[in-house]
Amino acid sequence: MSYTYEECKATADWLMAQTDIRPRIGIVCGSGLGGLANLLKDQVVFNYRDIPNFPQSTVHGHAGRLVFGTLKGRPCVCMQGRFHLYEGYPIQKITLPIRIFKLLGVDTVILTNAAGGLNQDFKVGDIMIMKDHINMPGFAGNNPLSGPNDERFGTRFPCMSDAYDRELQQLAMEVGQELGYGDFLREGVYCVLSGPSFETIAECRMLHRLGADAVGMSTVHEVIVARHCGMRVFALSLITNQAVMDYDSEEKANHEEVLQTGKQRSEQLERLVSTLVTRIEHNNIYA
Ligand SMILES: O=P(O)(O)O[C@@H]1C[C@H](O)[C@@H](CO)O1
Ligand code: HPA
Repeated sequence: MSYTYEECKATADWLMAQTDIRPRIGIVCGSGLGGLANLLKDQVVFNYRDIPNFPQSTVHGHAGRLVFGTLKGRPCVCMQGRFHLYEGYPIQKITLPIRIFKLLGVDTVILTNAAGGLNQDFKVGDIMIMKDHINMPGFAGNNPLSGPNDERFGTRFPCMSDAYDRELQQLAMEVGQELGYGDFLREGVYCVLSGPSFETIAECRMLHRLGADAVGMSTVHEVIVARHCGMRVFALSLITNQAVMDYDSEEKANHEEVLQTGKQRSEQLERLVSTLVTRIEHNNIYA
């Protein structure tokens, strides 16, 4: 089921009628990383269940609140909880909030996620700046832009070779170094799978050989829709667990470890994002 421009606009208009905050930056929080929303000042909060057309969060670690506010003086909107394919939603419903961001006036989207590390140099707790992605569900025909294209959002065939804004990646790297995060700040390629089962050993080995540094179950669909409608994108993966690549390993991926690592690194991740937001303003990067 796809959502029309008019349906997205009705939701955006409904939100704008309830708050005077006009966000330029939209933030999507990954599993266990919703604390970012608590940094916003002068909050106006909506439970997803109260927003017309909005899906509901069903996953532990995704609170289900849309938070408007200011981050270091910049008007922002933050999804404290995102939607995933494995929750059973059509892919267009998962990405609906991104189009609502656009209609609210957002021009830069910052996304975070929890991911398993495939790159053998990565450690649990590393923060990876996403420089590219591999869209596995897309290979099988599950792309959020499938179906009729509405030119009011964007072109039928959007380019994805520049999906992740290079200036913002560079800026985040500089900010991370200044904050003393150099030891755990990385960059790499994120591969999305549909989940909810974690990967087998053979799958992890294959993904690594294909060029993925981290594997997860989100973000890419949102990035595609954000780029389609012309917003700048910056994304971070927190490496919450090492993907199991070895048949002798006793390790087993599990959601509790994912949330636990999120808690341990949340402070640094939040500081990195909030400082980046300030620098976006200082560098006047907006188009
Ligand atoms: O929303 P994200 O991508 O951070 O969530 C990841 C993927 C699964 O939803 C969950 C697995 O623990 O965390
Ligand atoms: O190992 C993982 N695989 C897929 N998704 C994930 N999200 C957190 N960790 C993982």
